This record gives sequence, C-alpha cells and structure tokens, in this order.
Amino acid sequence: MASSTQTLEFQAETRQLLQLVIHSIYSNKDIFLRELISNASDALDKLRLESLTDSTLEASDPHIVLEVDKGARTLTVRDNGIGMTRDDVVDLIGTIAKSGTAGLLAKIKEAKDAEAAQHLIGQFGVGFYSAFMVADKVTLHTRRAGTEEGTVWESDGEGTYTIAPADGLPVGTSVTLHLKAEDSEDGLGDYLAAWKIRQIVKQYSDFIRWPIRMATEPVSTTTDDSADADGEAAGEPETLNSMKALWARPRSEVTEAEYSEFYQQISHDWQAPAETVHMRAEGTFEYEALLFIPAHAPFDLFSRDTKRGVQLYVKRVFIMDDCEALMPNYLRFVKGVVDAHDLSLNVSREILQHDRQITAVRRRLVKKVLGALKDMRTKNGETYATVWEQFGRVLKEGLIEDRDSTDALLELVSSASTNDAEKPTTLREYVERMKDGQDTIYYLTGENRAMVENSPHMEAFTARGYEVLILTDPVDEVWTDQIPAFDGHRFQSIAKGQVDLDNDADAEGTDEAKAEKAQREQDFAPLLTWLQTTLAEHVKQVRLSTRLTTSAACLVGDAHDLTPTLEKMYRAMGQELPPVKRILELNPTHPLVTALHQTHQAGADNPALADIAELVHGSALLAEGGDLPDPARFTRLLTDRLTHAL
Ligand SMILES: Nc1ncnc2c1ncn2[C@@H]1O[C@H](COP(=O)(O)OP(=O)(O)OP(=O)(O)O)[C@@H](O)[C@H]1O
Repeated sequence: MASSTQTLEFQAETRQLLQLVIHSIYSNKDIFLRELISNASDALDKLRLESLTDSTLEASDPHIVLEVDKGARTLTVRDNGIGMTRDDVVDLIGTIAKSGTAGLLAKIKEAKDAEAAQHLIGQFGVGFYSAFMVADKVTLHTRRAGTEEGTVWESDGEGTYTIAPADGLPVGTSVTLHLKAEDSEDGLGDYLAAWKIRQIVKQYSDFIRWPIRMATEPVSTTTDDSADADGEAAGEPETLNSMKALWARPRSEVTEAEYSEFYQQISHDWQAPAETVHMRAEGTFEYEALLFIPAHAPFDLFSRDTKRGVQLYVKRVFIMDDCEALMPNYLRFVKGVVDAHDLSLNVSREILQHDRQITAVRRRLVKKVLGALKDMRTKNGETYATVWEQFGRVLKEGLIEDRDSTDALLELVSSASTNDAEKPTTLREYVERMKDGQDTIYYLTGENRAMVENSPHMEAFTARGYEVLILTDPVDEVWTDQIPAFDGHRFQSIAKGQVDLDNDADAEGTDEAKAEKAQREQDFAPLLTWLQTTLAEHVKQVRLSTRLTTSAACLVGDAHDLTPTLEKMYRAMGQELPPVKRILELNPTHPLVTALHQTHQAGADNPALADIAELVHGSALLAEGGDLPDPARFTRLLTDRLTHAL
C-alpha cells in the first residue's frame, strides 16, 4: 500500500492559514474539539438526509466517539456519518473554498497585534485546521457511505500531506490527533484527561443532537491525572452530551451562558451575541425559533456568496443551513435555528420558497428581529450603536428589498447629521428638531462626512440653521431615491431640485424680497443663457442659486436624476448609461459671479469669459468631490488665469 501513498501540497492559502493556526492565533485552544465534533455531527446529519432518498445508506446507531490512547498520546474523534471519498478529502481538507480567504489572510498579516488577528480569524472559523493547534500530526481515516474504498490522510500541518487508499475501514470518519504536550502557558490543556474532555463537550457541544460517547480506558492505564478522581472504570462508553435541543426548552429554563455557548457553536463566533430572540409558535403551524443578532460582522458580510445564518430543522432533525426562505437577504447576519414541526423531512428549497406558511413564518421572524433591534435601541443604546455600526449598511438594504418592513426599518435608521459632530440621530429625533414650518427631511449623500459637510450645497442650510442628514453608505444613494417619506415627512436631497428656503415660514419671504429676486433673475438672464450655450457639453441648465452663501457655484440634479455616485456605481457594475448632465447654479452675490456678469455685459466676445466659465464649472465639480472630465485642460486654464492675475 505504501507505493500508492501520494504526497501532495496544500493550496497556498491553506498553508498560510495553517501557519497562523499552528502559531496560535487562538488563545482558547479547547475549541478544536468543538470544531471536530461539529464536523462529525454535520457528517451524521448528511448521512441521515441522504438516507431519506437512498435506503441503502441507513446508518445504524449514528454517534460520535472520542477515544483516548494515553500511551500513544492520541485523541481520536470518530463518527459513522457520511464520510469522504479521496477526491472529497483533497478538495475539502487540502483547499479552502471560502471566498475572500486571500483578502482575509492579507488583513491578518497586517493586523497590529495578536488580538486583532484573532478577531479576524474568529470571523472566519478555521474548522478542521484547528486540530493543528493542539496536535503536531493529524491522521484522518475516512470512507464515504455507499463506496468500498477508504482513504487515509496524514499531515503535520507544514507544507504537505500524504494520502493513500485503505481497505477495511468502516463508513464514516475518524480524526486522530497526535497531541502536543500539555502547556498551560500556551493554553494547551491535558486533552488526554477524561475530565477535560467531559468539560469541553459539556461546555461547547452539549446540545449536539447525536450522542457523543467517550470510550473510557481501564483505570490501570491512567497515570496521575485527575481522571482517576472521576472514578472511571473500563466498561460501557459514557454519553457526554444531553442532546437536548436548546430551542425546545422554555425560555425561563435556559441561562444566558447556555444561549451564548449555543450561539458560539453554530456561528463559530468567539463573542457572545448582542441579542437573543427565542420564540415558540403554536396553532396550525408549530415551530420554535432561536435567533441571535451577533455583536460583530463576519468578514464576508458583503461578499456575493455569503450565506444566511438560519438553519432549518424539522422535529429536531437538521434539514438545511442558509435557509433563504426563512430570512431575507438583508438579515443574513442573523444566526440561529428554526424547528418547524409540520414539514416533511424531504422538504426542498423550492418547496419552501413557495410555501405560504413558510412565508408567514418568515414575516413573523423578520418582525421579531426588527422588534428586538428597536427594543435594543431604546433600552440599550450603546449595544445598539455597535450593532448599527456593524450591520446598519445591511439593514438599509431592507429599505430597498422589503417594502412590508419600511416603517420598522426607518425607525431603526441611525444617521450622521449636521446637528452633532459625533452623535448620530434617529429620524424621529430629526423630525422632533425640525424648524417651524419645515416639513421636509433634508439629506445629502456623499463619500464621507468631511466631503458632505464641506459641500457647497450645505451653505444655505447651515446658514439658516436647517439640519441635514449626512449619508455616506453607497446603499443610501439607492434607498433615499425609493422611499418617499418618514412619518409623513418627505426626504429631500439638498443637491437635487430647486431649493427655496426663502419660502419657509421663518425666512424673509416678503414681497420685497420676491421682487428683488425677480429683478436679479432678469438682470442675469443674458449671462445665464450665454453660459448655458458655452457649457452645453457639460450641463443641461445654468440658473441662480438660493443654496449658496460663500461658494460661487455648485452642481445640482433634477429631483429624479441619478446622483453622481449612483451613476458611478451603475457604470462600475457594467451598465450602459447616457451621460447624466446636471444643473449649474451660480451665487449672484459672489464677487466672481458679479464680475463675470459685468464682463459679459461689457461684451460677450471677451475670450477670458469662456475660460472662466469652464473654470467655474470645474471648481463646482471638484467642490463636491467629483472627477474633472479633463484635469490637464482645467489645470492649464487655471494656471493661465493665475498668471494673468499677477
Ligand atoms: N468528520 C467529517 N466527515 C465528513 N466530512 C467532513 C468531516 N470533517 C470535515 N469534513 C468535510 O470537510 C469540509 C471542511 O471542513 P472544515 O471544518 O474545515 O470547514 P467547514 O466545517 O465547512 O466550515 P466551518 O468549520 O467554518 O463551519 C467540511 O465542510 C466537510 O465537507
């Protein structure tokens, strides 16, 4: 058989990940057992599921066994689950298929300290590789259910592994860890000790739905560890876990610590959740749901193939993870379990998508989660602030995806605003602070706070004391375009449409002011017409502005125009769009504009006029963070003008 042993190399990213694992980014090494037990449990679930459609695969007495060999210093985790073929082993154990791995590894390398690195890797979950935290060699024996040939895989976690066929293996997988020496300073426990194994299983894997048995050793072979004190004798294997589904127990009987451990088990998170939602529905369609809102976002929250965190069970039997029928995409960060009593074990994703009862369950779960977030906001503002920071961007996707929940989601929105440099505001707080006569919620979108705050569009609003929401997430560009109002108050971008603050109740909307304005419009009309022709390639209209106090000009859109950021986003996604021309607004009281006006009145054929018109347009574009169509030309015109000025 030795001749058929092959030595293969780990994929580059796997090698890097293994190095990180071996050189110990996790301070809590005990979790290796949770990971291996979780894999074994998944393998038993898969066999159970396959056996529903293929009766030849029926497993008798599905279970997980933990075996200690003190002489050889090994701990083996064995299951009689689905097992793996040789190709599975190469694909699943030798490579990491998760998207975003390379990026994550790069970030970990840049991480400032061990804690930052652990935080990053904690979001990723190292699964099987965590075995190398406690073992200097790992041997895996496996045989896929329904096949004859087995496979042996072995590695010391450095660059390579060996793989060979093996005869006579039972169906399932066993992972044997050749344990490193106990080292409490390095967080390495005594994983040969029965008490230690018992403790880890109780803590992390108690609710695993398959029995986890420990094959106890004869007392004579035990040395001086405290397993002796347990009074273990050789004999019947002991079942270590209670197998009780946490979600099926009444809320009052579950402790916070149990919720937290369950959450950490299913999410591979290393922190407690920010919120737990535990509910039971009785009546025509019975189910239990145990959902968690994590305290921090996984690294791949925005990657295309991020899975949803909700698993479906039917009467305690695992059916599927990533259950999209139960949780909308914008709540993909919610983790947990839904156990429905009245579904068939054979239920498919397609059936679920079209099942009216499941749709009703989903609606109820969404309501519960959004309700829990709202409660968190009122009762525990600090936690809410971190949850919003982590998931706000995703929740706002709901404003586009889920029209049934618009009102509930708008109540959750937290936004930076000109009201306070640090503290974000809710929409309700904004409305409460609105000036007399103001019925509109003003906002401005942009790439970052500084850019939005310094945008010329802000000037009149700041000068007149109107609060403006500062929206800097890309998704803000989209939802603000689609949601008309909050609590009867229209959303209005201050960079779009006509703004007439003079007509607001406390402004000087007198007849005198109106007459003055009309006169100004008339005076400037020839300049505006000339500018419109001169800049026709860039803008669709030139008009006088009421939103500027210190800048000479700014660019605005019509109410239904795409914003420049949205235009850029669509183009980046490969969509063909006709160029979106905007409106140039001039500040009639600015010295540059009045000078331009006078020069134009003196003679429209002055060659300096066209250059200055182009510079005014370019500056307005730069002021809002836009890209100049021809930066070299702009710089040349500017340099010429500056030279003339000296
Ligand atoms: N005991 C096992 N029986 C059958 N297949 C297994 C077993 N252990 C691991 N595998 C296979 O190897 C894959 C990789 O395992 P690994 O623990 O690295 O990641 P994972 O379990 O998919 O992810 P995570 O641990 O982050 O949830 C698993 O998805 C599974 O297909």
